[in-house]
Amino acid sequence: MLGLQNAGKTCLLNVLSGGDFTYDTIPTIGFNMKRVQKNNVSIKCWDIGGQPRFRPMWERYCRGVNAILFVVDIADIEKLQAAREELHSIMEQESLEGIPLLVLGNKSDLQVKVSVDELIDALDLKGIDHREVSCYGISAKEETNLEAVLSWLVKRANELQR
Ligand SMILES: Nc1nc2c(ncn2[C@@H]2O[C@H](COP(=O)(O)OP(=O)(O)OP(=O)(O)O)[C@@H](O)[C@H]2O)c(=O)[nH]1
Ligand SMILES: [Mg+2]
Repeated sequence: MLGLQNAGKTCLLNVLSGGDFTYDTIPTIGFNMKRVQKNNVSIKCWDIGGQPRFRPMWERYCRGVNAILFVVDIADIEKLQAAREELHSIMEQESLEGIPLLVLGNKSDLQVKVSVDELIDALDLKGIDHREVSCYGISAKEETNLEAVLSWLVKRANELQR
């Protein structure tokens, strides 16, 4: 799970793993790991700090994973450009070639935000090739569309077992 600082990665992972949403999270220092359970599947998720000083670690944490989730704050329109640059730079790493990517536009509960289509354009998702790319709008706070995220994850987890 990657994305700029304040995108909502830690909140999302807390909610996905059965915890409550909290407003007053502190920025992640390094990373944090939690298990997400769905039916009989248990998925190990790493949530990596998004501050600039942690971004050089992203590639190392992503090597060999089943899937990469890239979380974006869709209400923070000024940071979309930076999100796009970081996303493309990580997707260009040869070690991560072919790993499925799920982009999550988080904070859909807020009033001023970009739509999923606008997010796809702003991040130039069509310019990412050699892998499967999906994009959903979600809210960790209101638990909107999280079932779709879980289903997507379970499908990728099962694919590797085959
Ligand atoms: N309105 C709204 N706020 C959210 C949502 N998800 C997270 N937030 C808020 O966004 C802020 C940052 O959330 P975090 O989960 O700490 O962000 P992060 O991506 O883990 O940040 P780093 O650890 O620094 O990389 C917190 O104040 C959350 O309450 C959401 O779905 N809706
Ligand atoms: Mg965090």
